[in-house]
Amino acid sequence: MSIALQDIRVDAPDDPNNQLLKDINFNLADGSLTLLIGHTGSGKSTLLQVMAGILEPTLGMITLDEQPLWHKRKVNQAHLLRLGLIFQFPEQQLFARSVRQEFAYSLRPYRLGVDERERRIRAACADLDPRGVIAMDRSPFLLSGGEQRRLALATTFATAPDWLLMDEPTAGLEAAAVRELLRIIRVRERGGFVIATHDLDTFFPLADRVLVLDRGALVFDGSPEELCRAPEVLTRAGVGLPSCVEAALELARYGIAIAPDRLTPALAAPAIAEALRECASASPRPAPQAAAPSPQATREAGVASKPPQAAMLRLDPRAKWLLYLLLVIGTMQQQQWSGLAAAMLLLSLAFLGLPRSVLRGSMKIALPFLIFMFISILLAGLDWSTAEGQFPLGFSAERGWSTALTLTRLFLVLMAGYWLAVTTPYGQLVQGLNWALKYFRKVKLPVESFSLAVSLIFRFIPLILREWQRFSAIVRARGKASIRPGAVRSRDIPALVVPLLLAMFHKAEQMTIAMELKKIDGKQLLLKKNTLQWRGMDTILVITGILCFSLLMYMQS
Ligand SMILES: Nc1ncnc2c1ncn2[C@@H]1O[C@H](COP(=O)(O)OP(=O)(O)OP(=O)(O)O)[C@@H](O)[C@H]1O
Repeated sequence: MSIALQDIRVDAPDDPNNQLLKDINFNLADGSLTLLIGHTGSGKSTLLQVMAGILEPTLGMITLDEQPLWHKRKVNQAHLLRLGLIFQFPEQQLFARSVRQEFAYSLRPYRLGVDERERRIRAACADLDPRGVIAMDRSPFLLSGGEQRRLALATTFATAPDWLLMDEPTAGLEAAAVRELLRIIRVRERGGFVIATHDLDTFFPLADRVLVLDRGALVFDGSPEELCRAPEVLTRAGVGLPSCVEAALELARYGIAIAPDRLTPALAAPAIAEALRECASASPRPAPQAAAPSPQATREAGVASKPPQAAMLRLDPRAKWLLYLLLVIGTMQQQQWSGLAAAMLLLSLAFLGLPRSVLRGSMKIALPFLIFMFISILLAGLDWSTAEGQFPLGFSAERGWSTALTLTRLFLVLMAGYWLAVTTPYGQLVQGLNWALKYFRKVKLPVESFSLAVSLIFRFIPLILREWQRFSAIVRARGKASIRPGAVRSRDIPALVVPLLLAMFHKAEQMTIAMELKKIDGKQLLLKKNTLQWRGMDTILVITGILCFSLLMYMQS
């Protein structure tokens, strides 16, 4: 099955002026192995997700065997079943109680008969677990890290995709495991590979073709040998040189000329021996010459300019903390719907102009809370009448309204907290908090522990949203659902929530260890250095906040 990308463009969800991929065009022939290389953040993972049907391109078309992958904002499911995407650290996607259930989840969309399913599982295990240590009824969480990665790879291999798209498959692997992975790739009889990697030495000898990305644009498309003969492409794109090119450059400084496209030691050794023989019969060895420019230096010179930030992000966090506190206190004072409506209006104004992704994120928090509110109001208002001759079930509007009023207040406070967290980078949030609490410390209140707890909570909110996006992309790739981008089916929830919780526990553990190492225990502030800058806009924001607060206080009196 051939795959073709025509004029693909992908814009960042929160900023149409930030193009993550621009004008990408290429065709991949059936059964080929293509490498995707580029500096960190050049768009390799984004391109893989576009090819896998996880991310819809803003412009352009992807076709598989000349049939479009997307149709009316949904992916063609028949195509989806023929694509397999393996994310970085695939072992993090495991969620089921047994190895068999992991296979069952990955194979479910294929609706295979029992025999065919068993045959595929056996074939994948024979490739990835030749010594048979991964028993079907074992918990995936009791396997070692290496075994977990093999299992995760095996669950995708079992789906027998025509195209296997792999994101950094050697990341975090020891040398023996890398050799094992190469063996597995070599023995795979059918289907093509697209591998995003920084590990040029490992994959160059295997690759038919290399695509180089630089800040979202395709800057090279050719064979590994051609790329080694044009190393300036790699240097310009901020990619490290493969060892064969570095060795050729170093040898050239000593007057020993070998072609830079000898991709393996077995190819390089005879070329070096031949060059040495030629040198021996020629003039004395010249002094080493100046080294080629460092790829790192070139890369630093070419760093992309930062995308413009929303105005809200540039405001001083002290002003935002003050606005937040005024809005929360004002909201909590409201006893009437009119006051709450005014608070809601003011809060909505604060959300104006924020990126669409932030607004979508707020819906993810707001919707479950609104459902919780609805159920709570229903339960609070339920009236069990025991009077004879009357229908026994009624609804007390008074109790329902009173609960609705209390919960609406809480809802507004929650959304105000979300607004503060998404408009303020973590470091600034802590600095702003430290500044606010400085005055309370003078009256000997235990403010440090409070500062630590609040700043950690705010640190976790964006982290949870980011991890949610990552794991929802993984379940979309495994679940093969033809649904609109961003949606998750209820049947995929366990496959999303279990790895998400594990990842969050892991992050919390890492954070605790880091804090212990830095001896942060609530007795000292998280950030001592103050880099805050108060501007005219911040004064205007605070004055606006005081006016809004006065309005809210006036309405509740
Ligand atoms: N949802 C998003 N919203 C905004 N920017 C994004 C989003 N996803 C990715 N990006 C940005 O797009 C760019 C490309 O990211 P991508 O993960 O594709 O890079 P990469 O080449 O795979 O990097 P690495 O080698 O570090 O894995 C990065 O600058 C990243 O910050």
